[in-house]
Amino acid sequence: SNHLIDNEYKSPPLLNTCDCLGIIRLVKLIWHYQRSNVCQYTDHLFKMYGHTYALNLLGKQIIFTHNAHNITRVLSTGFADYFPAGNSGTLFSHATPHGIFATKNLNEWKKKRKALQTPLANNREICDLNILERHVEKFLRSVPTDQEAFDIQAKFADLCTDIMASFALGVSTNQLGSTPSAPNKLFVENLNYIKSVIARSGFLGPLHHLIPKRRFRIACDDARNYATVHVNEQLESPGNFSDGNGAEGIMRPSLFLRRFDRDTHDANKLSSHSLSILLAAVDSMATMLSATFFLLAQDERVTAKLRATILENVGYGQPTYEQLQSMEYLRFVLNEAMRLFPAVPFDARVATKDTLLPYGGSSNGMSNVLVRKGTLVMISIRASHRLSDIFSDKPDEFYPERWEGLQRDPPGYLPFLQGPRACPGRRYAMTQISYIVIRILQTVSNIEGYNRGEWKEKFGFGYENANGVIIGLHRDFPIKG
Ligand code: HEM
Repeated sequence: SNHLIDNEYKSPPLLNTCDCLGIIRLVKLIWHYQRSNVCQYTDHLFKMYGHTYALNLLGKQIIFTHNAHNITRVLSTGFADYFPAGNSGTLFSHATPHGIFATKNLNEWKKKRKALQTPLANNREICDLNILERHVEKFLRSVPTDQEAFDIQAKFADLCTDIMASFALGVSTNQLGSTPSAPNKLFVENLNYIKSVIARSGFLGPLHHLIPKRRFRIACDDARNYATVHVNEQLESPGNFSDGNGAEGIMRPSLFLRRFDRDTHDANKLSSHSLSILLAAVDSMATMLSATFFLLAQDERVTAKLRATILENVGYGQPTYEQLQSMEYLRFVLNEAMRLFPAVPFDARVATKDTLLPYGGSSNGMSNVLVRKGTLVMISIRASHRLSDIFSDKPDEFYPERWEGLQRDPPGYLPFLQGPRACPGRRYAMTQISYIVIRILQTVSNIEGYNRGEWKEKFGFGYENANGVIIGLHRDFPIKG
């Protein structure tokens, strides 16, 4: 903050002085987007122009930054000066009218965030490992384990959908079962369609109005109806649930819904909250798992070491909650996967008033930057995760041991974001994912990687590999059950 007060402000390098409308820059960005090359392109611009630069696009100024002080300013210390960018709030209001993503201002967001506090607060209680075990067993039975190549990314999407629907609605969508019912199948198709439209619209900005939204609205209505039916079941029959042996699998009290106060027992509101959790969690968890196995498949040493620590500390049985919190090397591996492939590679905020960023102005990047009201600030989380001054001289390498010398959340490391709007599901996600990785590695002695080449970026609600994550597993220990 001293730096902010002491310094006069200067402009950051403006990339397109001769192309003031930014048409050429926009065409370039679209070109790179279509080639799955946006991250490489924006990283290249950082290398050329420094940690903070500006662009004019269609008359609007956009500031790109990966400077840790600027990021902290936008997300934490200057939080009240910014609001999430774009049209997504409006689109979310069709899918989840009462949910946390359908907010137009800070006060509305604060109320919704508060409503989520209690249901997500007690991590030990909301992580029911016996329910999780049943999903993982289904997963292990549904994938080949004789080295045959398959796309584990698609399977993780199914697994995470089932887990999160159980958590948020009390019913498994049964994507990993042999025949999901027609309503479950339709619900998941609708969710995927809703996510694809919202993600695409985020990139199109104001041009998203050109996309017809009829099918989107129908998908939102259907998804909400499905969620409301299950919320009502939960409200009407507390404690009276089948034990999960029916054709559709698990039907239990939703660990999420049963923690809401009685006076918020309004099925419309609750179904919005449940759907918001499904939208927030499924793709980010699937990205994190996929990135982990993509990297393990290329690194026999890390896989063997991780498996050895798991067998030494947990053996072949179900890990306990305490064990999940204390597996240090596993945490290093997961940190490293999220560092290289964060589920949210960019985050966009709009300045709601004239404000300042501490660094990026003048040619050496050391002066304050004036951020006019309406300016879009794009934080590149992916670029910030690959800075050599924090992550050593080989930041593009997968090397979990680097975390031995790093603090838990080093500056600029923000896979779950930071500040008041950071992910409230972080501990839940880490616990679930740790459990899943342990259970897989207990049964599997070798992971063969069949992907050729790099991770090909595909932006959606997560950060997928457009080529899938093609691996072969070699099982050497039987699955329970
Ligand atoms: C590996 C898994 C996950 C990652 C990497 C992740 C990451 C993130 C990030 C980066 C954000 C901020 C997005 C933004 O504001 O632009 C976010 C928000 C959010 N996440 Fe997660 N998340 C994960 C799992 C979960 C889970 C399991 C839940 C729920 C149980 C959850 C619930 C939420 C909610 C409700 C928000 C919105 C918070 C707000 O706007 O105040 N997330 N997450």
